[in-house]
Amino acid sequence: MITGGGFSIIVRLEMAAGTGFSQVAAAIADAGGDIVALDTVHVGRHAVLRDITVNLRREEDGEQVLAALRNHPGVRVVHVSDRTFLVHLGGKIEVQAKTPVKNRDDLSRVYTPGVARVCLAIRDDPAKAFQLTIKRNTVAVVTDGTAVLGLGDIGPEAALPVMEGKAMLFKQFADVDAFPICLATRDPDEIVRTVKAIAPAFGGINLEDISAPRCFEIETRLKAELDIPVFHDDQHGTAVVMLAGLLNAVRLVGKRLTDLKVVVCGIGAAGVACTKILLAAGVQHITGVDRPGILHPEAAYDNPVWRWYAAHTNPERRQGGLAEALDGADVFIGVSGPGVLRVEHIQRMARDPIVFAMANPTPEIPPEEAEPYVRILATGRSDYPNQINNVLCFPGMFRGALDARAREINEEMKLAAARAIASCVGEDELNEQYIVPSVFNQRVVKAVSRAVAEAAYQTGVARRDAPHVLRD
Ligand SMILES: NC(=O)C1=CN([C@@H]2O[C@H](COP(=O)(O)OP(=O)(O)OC[C@H]3O[C@@H](n4cnc5c(N)ncnc54)[C@H](O)[C@@H]3O)[C@@H](O)[C@H]2O)C=CC1
Ligand SMILES: CC(=O)C(=O)O
Ligand SMILES: [Mg+2]
Repeated sequence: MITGGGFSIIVRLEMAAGTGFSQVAAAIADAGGDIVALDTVHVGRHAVLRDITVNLRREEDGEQVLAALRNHPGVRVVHVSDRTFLVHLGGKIEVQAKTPVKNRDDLSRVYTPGVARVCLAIRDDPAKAFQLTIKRNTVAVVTDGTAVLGLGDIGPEAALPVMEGKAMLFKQFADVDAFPICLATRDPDEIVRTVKAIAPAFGGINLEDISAPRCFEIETRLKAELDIPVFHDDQHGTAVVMLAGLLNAVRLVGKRLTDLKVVVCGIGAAGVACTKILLAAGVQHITGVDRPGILHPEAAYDNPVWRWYAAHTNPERRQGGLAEALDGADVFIGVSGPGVLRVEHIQRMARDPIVFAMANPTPEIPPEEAEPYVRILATGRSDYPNQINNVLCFPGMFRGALDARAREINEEMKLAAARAIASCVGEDELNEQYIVPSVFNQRVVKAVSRAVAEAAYQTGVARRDAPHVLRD
């Protein structure tokens, strides 16, 4: 069951003359609906046609509301639409021209014959593609549909709404033109070959929702073979935002990163990257848990990344499951799936538990259940406080990398982004319900892109001469 996420329906009702609206509204409220808008579509002598927009907490409340309306005397349900599906009709993005083509003169400039001179200029100096084409501001959002949110392997077509959503966010928050690419292959060789083949049109590659461990190999190979940034968002975007949240959370609870005991649950794309950035930030005590239990150096894993993981974590050589891992832990980082964490687990943690239950769309524990037992709670969702979601990172990360024309996104750029996100929460604003800035905080993209570009210049991966992006 997926709860929240803006369940909202528009119900078209035909109400016989004399049917009281307040009784209808009461029936909707009793069934769990919340009326947020009302339109009168047509008034006739015998009936009134109305569109009623109803917000719902859970998907199944919709059925209750409709049943109540269908049983209501004098009411006929004419039509029902789901607002979330309505917003997806025909897709969520489109391509727009920057200049209109109004006459033959325009035509001969934007297209043949004028365009040919531009083509030849790029042939003579391929770097000109950054000046004369969409390349400098365009990112490919590439998936194979194998690890879509926490929904798993749902295939490339089903992944497209998420990729379109990422493209919308790139544009709205950072004015980056992103294009969704859903590949009908899960073979790492073929994915690498395909992404390399389409790379000329793009200034960066954002890999998305590709399952572990293939995602590690695919990203490593593409980074080595392409001269534009390749960034697996589920790994590094998530890790950057998680670290930003943790930097602020430890300020609140008065603990130091170096003393923390952290448990990471779900050692896939996000879990491995969260662990690596925590190690880079100075956290020394990390224990990883996946389906087989605590990852342990003496166990034999087929997954090479788990072998690496077990060798570099679990300093106390703990064995067992999540409960044993969480004994005395300060922090739980969940990037696994729904329902993995229970209250009894949290009760085993040290004082002031910090719980980041980041699985989407359903977190590792329902926030209402966890809240009484934790000091700080964060989820990946938009409908609870403390949204630790990679959307706080990827727009600004690519804005900064594209502005600096960085050839890659390196560790320094990621750490700089995490610190920049954390810094958007002021000392006077910081509290248990506000450890990361809102996605809509306009300072975030600016702070992140600037920090990322600065780090790109400092580490020598920027290719643009004038560091004008660093000036306000
Ligand atoms: N809030 C955010 O910004 C982000 C959240 N996520 C969420 O994190 C989760 C994992 O995403 P990825 O790392 O991309 O997927 P992935 O498929 O690479 O890794 C998931 C890992 O979790 C493990 N796992 C699943 N159920 C488990 C259970 N019951 N107990 C222990 N381990 C379990 C799997 O075995 C796998 O190793 C998803 O729910 C995703 O939506 C991922 C990226 C960003
Ligand atoms: C947020 C995101 O990228 C995910 O859940 O996969
Ligand atoms: Mg993702």
